[in-house]
Amino acid sequence: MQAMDIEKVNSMDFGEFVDVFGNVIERCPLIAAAVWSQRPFSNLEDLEKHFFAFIDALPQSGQEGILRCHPDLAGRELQRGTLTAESQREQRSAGLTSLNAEERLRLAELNAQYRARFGFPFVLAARLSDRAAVPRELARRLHCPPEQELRTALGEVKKIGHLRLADLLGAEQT
Ligand SMILES: NC(=O)N[C@H]1NC(=O)NC1=O
Repeated sequence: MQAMDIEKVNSMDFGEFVDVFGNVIERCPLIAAAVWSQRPFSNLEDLEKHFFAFIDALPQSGQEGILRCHPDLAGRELQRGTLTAESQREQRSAGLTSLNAEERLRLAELNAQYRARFGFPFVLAARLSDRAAVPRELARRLHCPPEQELRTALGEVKKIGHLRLADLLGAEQT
């Protein structure tokens, strides 16, 4: 999609805004719907701040719900081709679409252990990682205390959202 400036964002009606920003947080268009009411935005950082403030204000059940909207990394949805376009691109950029059978099995086992321990899927900004680092990080985070892990996982959701917003607004990705 063509990059856009903040004036264009501020001029969007509700439907257009949710169409464009509905997947900044994976499969949580409700967040974009709520953020639309906060316009006008002064810049990308301001827009992003509203997405993140919504997440931070949720009760723990809502924050865990956001994590549960994420597909597993290298999981069934990738095999079936049912990922969102953004997730597909992110997983491909980390090399997760070209794992061999052994690597896929190892990740599937770790994903299952993680989900059994914490009750939500393992979430990591795949574009900032690679096929060797993902299982390493998963194995490490498996042993973290649950409250710390919830915070870490939400931090990853924000990194993913930051990169998706930066793509949409054509900003430098910092
Ligand atoms: N499980 C998980 O982290 N999924 C997400 N990560 C990412 O970069 N894109 C996703 O869909």
